[in-house]
Amino acid sequence: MITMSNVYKTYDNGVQAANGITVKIKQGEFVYVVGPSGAGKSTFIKMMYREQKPTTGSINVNGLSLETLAERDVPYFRRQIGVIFQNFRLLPKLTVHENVAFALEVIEEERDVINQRVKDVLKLVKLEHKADSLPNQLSGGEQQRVAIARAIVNQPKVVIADEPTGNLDMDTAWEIMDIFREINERGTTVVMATHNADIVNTLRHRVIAIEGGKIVRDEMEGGYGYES
Ligand SMILES: Nc1ncnc2c1ncn2[C@@H]1O[C@H](COP(=O)(O)OP(=O)(O)OP(=O)(O)O)[C@@H](O)[C@H]1O
Repeated sequence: MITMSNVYKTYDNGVQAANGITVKIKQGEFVYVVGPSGAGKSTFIKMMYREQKPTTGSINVNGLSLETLAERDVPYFRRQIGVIFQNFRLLPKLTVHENVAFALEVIEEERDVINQRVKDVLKLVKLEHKADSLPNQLSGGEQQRVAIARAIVNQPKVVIADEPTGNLDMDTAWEIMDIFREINERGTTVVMATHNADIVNTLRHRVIAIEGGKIVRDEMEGGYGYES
């Protein structure tokens, strides 16, 4: 469960990127975050995984209050959330297997457990055969599948994705959406910022529209609602 209550965010340069946001996202929901460029979608999402802190207001994720969360507990909190970006952000010198295993090595899981979990998750994203490849030997869609595998290998309750199909062609974007659908069907909450009208209009889920740092629309099975 994610709740935001009266959240405001003013960046150091004076830009007000969140302007009184109150919202509740239940465990297991799939939520698209839409809105024009600069509307505050990334800021909204970044505050959920504590990449940005609100100026005022409170945020609670998985029962943890982010206001009172000590800096030393941030890494522990982050491990409960899978984050996926538009530009994949894989470690270029590590293989696919190593990129995914890395998330488990930092929590000092046993080697056998790590190997099994990495294998399982690479199977889910249909990349078992590329386990020994380096990121630059993969297509964009494959790289994003590795990034998703890395994000979910810790079995987080929440997956947050900022424009995950932004660098991909439509066919590849749909393959990626298929994986998100599967993750969500397993009970994981998915929060996804996107400009992709086709996806939002076809694979219907809750839509939260943000403009000027405010939620201007929040509809179950809503559409994209912007020209694209
Ligand atoms: N670190 C930052 N410092 C200062 N201003 C910022 C910062 N990050 C974002 N902003 C500003 O906050 C506003 C909201 O930005 P945000 O990235 O949240 O929008 P967005 O809806 O995700 O946009 P896009 O669709 O283009 O990614 C914009 O005016 C942006 O310039």
